[in-house]
Amino acid sequence: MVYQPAAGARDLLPLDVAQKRWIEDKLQQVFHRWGYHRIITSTLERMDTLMAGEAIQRQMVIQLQNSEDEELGLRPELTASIARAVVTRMANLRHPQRLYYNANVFRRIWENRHNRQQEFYQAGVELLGVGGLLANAEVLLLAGNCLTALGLQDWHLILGEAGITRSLLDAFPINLRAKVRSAIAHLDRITIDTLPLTDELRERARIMLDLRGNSADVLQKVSSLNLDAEQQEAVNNLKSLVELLESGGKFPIILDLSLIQTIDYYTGLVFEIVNNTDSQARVLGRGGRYDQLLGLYHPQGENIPGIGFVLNIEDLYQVLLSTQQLPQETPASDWLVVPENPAAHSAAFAYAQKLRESPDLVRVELDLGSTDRATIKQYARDRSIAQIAWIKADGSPIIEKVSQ
Ligand SMILES: N[C@@H](Cc1c[nH]c[nH+]1)C(=O)O
Repeated sequence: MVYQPAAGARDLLPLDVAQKRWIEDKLQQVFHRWGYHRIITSTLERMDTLMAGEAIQRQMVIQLQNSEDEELGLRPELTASIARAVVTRMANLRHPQRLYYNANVFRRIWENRHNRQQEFYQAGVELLGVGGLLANAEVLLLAGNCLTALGLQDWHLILGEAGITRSLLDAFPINLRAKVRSAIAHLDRITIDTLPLTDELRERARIMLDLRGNSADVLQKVSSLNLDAEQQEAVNNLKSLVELLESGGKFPIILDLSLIQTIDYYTGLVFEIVNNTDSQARVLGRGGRYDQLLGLYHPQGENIPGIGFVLNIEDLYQVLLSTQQLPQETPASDWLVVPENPAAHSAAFAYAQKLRESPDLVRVELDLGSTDRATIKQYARDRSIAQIAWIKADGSPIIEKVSQ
């Protein structure tokens, strides 16, 4: 019998890990530079935490049952867990809280009716306790900074506003709203043409489908929809945000007021970070503002605003593969320490340890009993190890450079 990983699960071998770490280290440096602190929440959550507010579909979650008959699930994302942790465990801390994470998530993917369980890696941030223009701008500029730090240039941001989109949908009869929402989310014009809508509503749905493009055009089109005062204010806020982002230099934005996310806790800004170098656009990350999510976990129901995003490590990896930046090999050891005979074993361990204690990272491995010098040298060449230290029983070394 050959043991395989579970369907949809994947092992990461040392080179995969080195490449993943390269991406994560770059992102972590950016998060630190913006004053964000890492939070680690549990992989396992109670289903009622994950499902609070029904923002997450139950079929997305891989569920487990524990002995107390508590329904548990593997987190499909981290924002809900962080919201829970912050209101229950960090209630006395001052706002804003700037948090980041780098973690695995599990999502049940339904493909061709087979259910494939999948594990993904995400790195993301949540900025909690402040709303408004500056907080929104910080999170978007931080996302942009992450991409620049990874050396990615060919990306853009698709920016929507869940509050406006939702209130524009309110004009549709309740029994058709979900269908209109899903048709707009999937840019499905045929459904819009065939649903039993009045001419006026059908026209409205068509305009909503077209609320995508450069910001000036979209803002102009949305004004033709007879906005109420609240919607108008949201549009004005969006306009100020776009102006602020664009005033600092190139910040590629497409406004899309038909942008609807599958996760439904968003109350304001929503966005996707899309890469355009692949033949087909690839979503590298997504996020948005969720000003009612923390209230669901708060003992007194107090609302605390929040905004954040995640970047999908696998998607970043796919895009970075073509840029030649990722490490192509696991790092070679700097030294091979070889005891010349059994009496030198202890001295060889001691010498290797001294080398390891150098203030710079020095990688040192010990030869574990090869029989002849030629094999040892060949091993060092094969592994790109630069130096061999031959250790005698009295501890004295002979250093040999290995020609590669
Ligand atoms: N947790 C969301 C992304 C997000 C982070 N913060 C806000 N939104 C996701 O996995 O899609």
